[in-house]
Amino acid sequence: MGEAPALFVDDLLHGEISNGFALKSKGIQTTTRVGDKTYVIGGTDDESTSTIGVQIFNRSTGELTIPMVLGTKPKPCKGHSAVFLNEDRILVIKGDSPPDDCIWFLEVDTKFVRQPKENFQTEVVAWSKGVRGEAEKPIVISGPSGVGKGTLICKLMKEFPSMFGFSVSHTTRAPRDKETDGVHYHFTDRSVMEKAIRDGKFLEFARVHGNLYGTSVEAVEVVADAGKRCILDIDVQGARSVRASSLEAIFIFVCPPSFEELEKRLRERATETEEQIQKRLRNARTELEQGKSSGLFDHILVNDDLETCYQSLKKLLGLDEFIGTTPKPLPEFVNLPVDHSVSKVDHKILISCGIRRA
Ligand SMILES: Nc1ncnc2c1ncn2[C@@H]1O[C@H](COP(=O)(O)OP(=O)(O)OP(=O)(O)O)[C@@H](O)[C@H]1O
Ligand SMILES: Nc1nc2c(ncn2[C@@H]2O[C@H](COP(=O)(O)O)[C@@H](O)[C@H]2O)c(=O)[nH]1
Repeated sequence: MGEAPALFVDDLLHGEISNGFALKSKGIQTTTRVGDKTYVIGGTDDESTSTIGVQIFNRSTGELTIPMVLGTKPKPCKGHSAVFLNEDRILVIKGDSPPDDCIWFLEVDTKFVRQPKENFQTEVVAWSKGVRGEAEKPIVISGPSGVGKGTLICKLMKEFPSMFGFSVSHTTRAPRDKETDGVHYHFTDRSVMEKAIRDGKFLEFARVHGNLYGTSVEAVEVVADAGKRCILDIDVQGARSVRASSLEAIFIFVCPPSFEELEKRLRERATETEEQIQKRLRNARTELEQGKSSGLFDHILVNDDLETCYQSLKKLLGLDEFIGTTPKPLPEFVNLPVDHSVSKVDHKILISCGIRRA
């Protein structure tokens, strides 16, 4: 792929972008053509001047609309470039930005945005931040029942909805109020699940607190197929099985600040009978011993104050910019890659940057 043509928003009605590829901004806006729509990225929209705006120009109707924008939005920068990728998202590289804030994706036609588009009958896009380092590895989160794994995962998925996907496990336990089949779990009969296990459909499974739980191969594939990073909420036995499997993952163990606090959280959640709570607490002692000492886990987080723990989780996933009161180190700024080409090898997107021109 050669150098992409530069085009500015003023050219929208007049110019044609023949290949739908990258456009370069001199600091304000880029336009990227996707079918009969042109995504105008940069400047501001009606919503905010503190984030990069997105507008959509419909070439057939001549209308310029402001879409519903999901996900954490990037802050404005001195300039950026935009490249249409994978037929469903636009890669945005911010100029003069710290390395952990320079790569973003604007999803324009992924599964994640197609559903709300249909529901709300409006244009929808979603921002997600590119992650450095171990970006593509699934994340296994374990810890005793009631420690807050689900709460932390919910926060992560809410802040980065288009970056992470939850591996929906199968279980033989009964659904709780407000739990939905296919969303929180695939609630399954024991005989059906046992047959699927025998048929090799599960990456891992375990008997936990008297019920059968398991991660199907399909549950992980669904997330990967959506181009997202998979999060698994599984017990320590399951984590051990995944470690032994071919799935390369990051393993995180979440501990409570004290056993008393764990018991308090389980009771206050009020989703289990007293007998179940006692069983979960007994199992928690074993899990805590194993989790802390087995060497199975890459990271151990203590979930005392929820927000502090969440910031630590984001930090170890490379998603933070600024934690608490720690002074921000002086960033090394990334120059805007004015010339770049994009190719896909082994499911990785390679961005080759040319020499920056004055
Ligand atoms: N840091 C925290 N401080 C106080 N309460 C918390 C904290 N984190 C989570 N909780 C609360 O503790 C309860 C248990 O949390 P959660 O359901 O997320 O635990 P879990 O580890 O996913 O449990 P399980 O393994 O049984 O699914 C919830 O009511 C949640 O709101
Ligand atoms: N080994 C697996 N453990 C799992 C899986 N899905 C959930 N879990 C763990 O079960 C307990 C209890 O969950 P709850 O929803 O009944 O409170 C919890 O520790 C989960 O981490 C799985 O697929 N495999």
